[in-house]
Amino acid sequence: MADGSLEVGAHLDACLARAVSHNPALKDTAAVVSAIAGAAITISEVIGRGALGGDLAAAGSQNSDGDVQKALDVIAHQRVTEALQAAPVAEVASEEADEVMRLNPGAPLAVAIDPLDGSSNIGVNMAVGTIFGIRPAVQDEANPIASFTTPGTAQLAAGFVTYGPATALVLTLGEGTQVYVLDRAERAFRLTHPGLDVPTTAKEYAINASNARHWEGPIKAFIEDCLRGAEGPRDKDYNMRWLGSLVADAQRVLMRGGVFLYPGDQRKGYAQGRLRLLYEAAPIAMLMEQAGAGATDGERRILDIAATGIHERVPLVFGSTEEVACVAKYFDGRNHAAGRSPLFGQRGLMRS
Ligand SMILES: O=P(O)(O)OC[C@H]1O[C@](O)(COP(=O)(O)O)[C@@H](O)[C@@H]1O
Ligand SMILES: [Mg+2]
Ligand SMILES: [Mg+2]
Repeated sequence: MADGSLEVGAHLDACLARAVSHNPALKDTAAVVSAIAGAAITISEVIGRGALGGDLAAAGSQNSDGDVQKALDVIAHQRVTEALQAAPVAEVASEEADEVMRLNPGAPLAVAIDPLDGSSNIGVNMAVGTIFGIRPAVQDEANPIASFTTPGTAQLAAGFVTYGPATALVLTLGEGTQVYVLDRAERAFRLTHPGLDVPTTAKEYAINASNARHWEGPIKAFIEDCLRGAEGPRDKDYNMRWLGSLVADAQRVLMRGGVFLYPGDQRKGYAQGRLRLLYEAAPIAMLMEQAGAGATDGERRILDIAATGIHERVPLVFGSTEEVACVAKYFDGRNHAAGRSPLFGQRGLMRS
């Protein structure tokens, strides 16, 4: 995929075939990507009809994380699991299923998937998405989640689809990050960006600022210093963007840099933030790293973290490497000065 010979406009299936011809070990992975892309096209068509197709935001039952499932969450879960059933996939960990789903016993791959990301945007015509990470299946009779307890570095491929003004597939097979856009006339994804290269620094951050009073010191101090702009220690004026849809925020960061944060905070149940390690943070971390960006939980590299449960949450910071490294310095300041670092002094907008 990163051999430089891929042409803008090439079809996803041709690009996958090329990747497999260079590395035959990718054959099954490519088949799974193709299956997810097929499901995404049908999900895109459902979303594209909006309210003409019924109330996609209609509330149903609760998922394993306590979130109320909306009609589109359920439709997307059904479409992706049907597609994965016909692919070389042994097991699926879906946000919308309590337990690991067993599909094709003995098949080589396992998929962690968020069928519909950005659920609060359903019904208001804003971008939502599908996020996935593909790993080798691990057979272990004694441990039903064994395939999903390896660290994120075990992922063979990762991607997400944004159902936005255009439907786009952002994909890595471990050699760079590419973007494909859905050609609706052809019902096929076509390559638009053969190799993303995220700027190392930027002037944009994304965080749900309504939680500011619940944040811990390092995050408060980092955002406070961004807000101080050119008069503060960051020495530049920042802009803020928050779409409330991880895929859309991640795509913006991949295309033009910046930093996204969903930290842990002091609300009940939010010590590890909101986002899930297996089917949100780990795939996005792989896409970021393959595009020259970074992803941490504030301190640790996301891809080094192994899950202990399939719906486990993790604080997530990703984007331009200098910005992600800067966040880590604020955590480091807390660790070394127990909160008495100059970084935590009585200054800044939030503390005045
Ligand atoms: O409502 P909050 O706390 O700002 O959370 C927003 C985040 O929640 C999510 O919607 C979580 O994903 P789901 O919609 O798949 O549950 C992210 O897309 C988004 O970044
Ligand atoms: Mg999600
Ligand atoms: Mg979801």
